[in-house]
Amino acid sequence: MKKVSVIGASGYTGAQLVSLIHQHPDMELVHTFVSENSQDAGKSMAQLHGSLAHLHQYKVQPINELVLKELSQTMDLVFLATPHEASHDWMPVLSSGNARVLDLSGAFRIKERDVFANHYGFEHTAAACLDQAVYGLAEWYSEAIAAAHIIAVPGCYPTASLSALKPLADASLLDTSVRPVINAVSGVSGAGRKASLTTSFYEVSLQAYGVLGHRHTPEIEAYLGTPVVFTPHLGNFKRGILATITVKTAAGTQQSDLNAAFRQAYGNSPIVRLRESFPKVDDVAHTPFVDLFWKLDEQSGYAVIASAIDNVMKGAASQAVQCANLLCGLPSEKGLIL
Ligand SMILES: NC(=O)C1=CN([C@@H]2O[C@H](COP(=O)(O)OP(=O)(O)OC[C@H]3O[C@@H](n4cnc5c(N)ncnc54)[C@H](OP(=O)(O)O)[C@@H]3O)[C@@H](O)[C@H]2O)C=CC1
Ligand SMILES: CC(=O)N[C@@H](CCC(=O)OP(=O)(O)O)C(=O)O
Repeated sequence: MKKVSVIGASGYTGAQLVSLIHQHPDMELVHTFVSENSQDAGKSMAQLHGSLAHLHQYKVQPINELVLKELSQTMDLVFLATPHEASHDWMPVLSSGNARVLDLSGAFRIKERDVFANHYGFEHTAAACLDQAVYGLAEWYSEAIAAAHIIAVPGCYPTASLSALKPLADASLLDTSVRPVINAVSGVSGAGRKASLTTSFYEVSLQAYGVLGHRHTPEIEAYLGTPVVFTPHLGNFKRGILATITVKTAAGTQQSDLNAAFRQAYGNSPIVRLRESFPKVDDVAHTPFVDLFWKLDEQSGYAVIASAIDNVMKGAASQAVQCANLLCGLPSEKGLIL
């Protein structure tokens, strides 16, 4: 049994991790943490989340540098489900021992440090950890993930977008002179558990945000290798992301080429479901799956691809567990699909 701790366990992705690790056959959840001065310190997961009302045994404890050091030496795996800056600050100590660290924040996803000043609002000073970190897009970097000490689990929109676009880029089916256009709608859980006016029930209504400046644009571009136009939207539902992506395909591309590219990329990936019609958000809500469907207009060369995920699962927690499985030499879907 691998010994596991979750930091940031009271949040949406942290609670999802607790639930997944609790039911994982090869993992034992030893500790759960919140911040040092958290109002929730001492509460059980059962008290914090109604859906975990059966999990009285896990009590969230306050984290500090001494505890982090101890975790780095005593745990096999530590998940950081914390804000970007907290992950950034904790990583050097946490990754200094044998424990392998899986960070769900954006703090270690991109190698260029100026992206953090421009898009995240802080200076990145943990250069050695950034160099070491491996991007945890499980279907695409499984070998590097298996050998890594630090995993930067991808963002939710990048997971939906890259899962749809990488098979075409890999097969050289994109006309890269025309930027892929990604329009994606997320449920409100994407914004985290803290109360805010923009995510309150009365205020939320389908709306674009972060237009031409969202921090996921450089993340998508870094791992696709080509620029994109990305527009996120907040939707009035709880869980899930639907990304509808328009691309110009390389001259002469046929529908059968697209079909072959997706089959080639995901033929052996149980987490990715190649659909026969356009997926709905509810098809994937609360599941670890990525659902994909696509259609090409052979006359114009434009194709539309739809990618649906649950933002808290494949967009964060279940993808982190996929990476943890790979680190442990297990099939990436272990404990996630019945
Ligand atoms: N929600 C989503 O769909 C996705 C989120 N992510 C990323 O995952 C991370 C967690 O997101 P999410 O679960 O939504 O966030 P939440 O706001 O729901 O939860 C954040 C958690 O971190 C704790 N926390 C806050 N500050 C610190 C600190 N300094 N040290 C330790 N713990 C701290 C909070 O508890 P307390 O404040 O009480 O200490 C809480 O447990 C973020 O980086 C987010 O960007 C990534 C992909 C998708
Ligand atoms: C609806 C909503 O607000 N979504 C979040 C994305 C959450 C996520 O995946 O991302 P990070 O780990 O990169 O923060 C946002 O747009 O900031």
